[in-house]
Amino acid sequence: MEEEMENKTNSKTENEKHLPKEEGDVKYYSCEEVQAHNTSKDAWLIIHDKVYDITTFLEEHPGGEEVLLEQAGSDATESFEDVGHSTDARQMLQQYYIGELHECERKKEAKKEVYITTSKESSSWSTWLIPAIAVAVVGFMYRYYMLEHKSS
Ligand code: HEM
Repeated sequence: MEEEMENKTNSKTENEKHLPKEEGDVKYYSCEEVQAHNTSKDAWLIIHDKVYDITTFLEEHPGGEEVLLEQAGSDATESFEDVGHSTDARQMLQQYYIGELHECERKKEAKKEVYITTSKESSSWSTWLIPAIAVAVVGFMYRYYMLEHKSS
């Protein structure tokens, strides 16, 4: 009995290591925190910026345990939507809900996309703009030289 109590206390301490930051009633997790839960004994998923602990659901999943384990610890939104899950499946999600993906993590993703687009655009501009300016400058210098040469 005493040992059992001790085990419970230990497991509580173990859980406390991963205690989320709380804001009101909602718990927020970072991508790193979610990534740590990627095994068959401890599996979390992100779907539409919400975090789910699906450990107890793995064996029950009608689509099989494997597909869920492949996504464990990561954002499974795309695969979840690709399958075209039923309304029942979407309602089932609620049972496994444990919190939200931290606000700053969502912005980080959005910013990354914008940055990639802009940097691609700017690099394509510089590939033709700089040589064009160089050609124009050389052209002007040549004409100036020729005019000077003629008049003398
Ligand atoms: C916690 C999240 C999930 C829940 C609650 C869930 C639930 C379900 C349910 C209830 C079904 C039966 C069909 C239906 O009602 O739509 C199903 C089927 C299926 N699920 Fe999920 N699912 C989840 C996540 C995923 C993910 C992330 C994937 C893909 C990586 C996936 C792949 C599949 C596949 C392949 C089937 C079989 C579809 C078929 O046989 O037509 N599921 N799921």
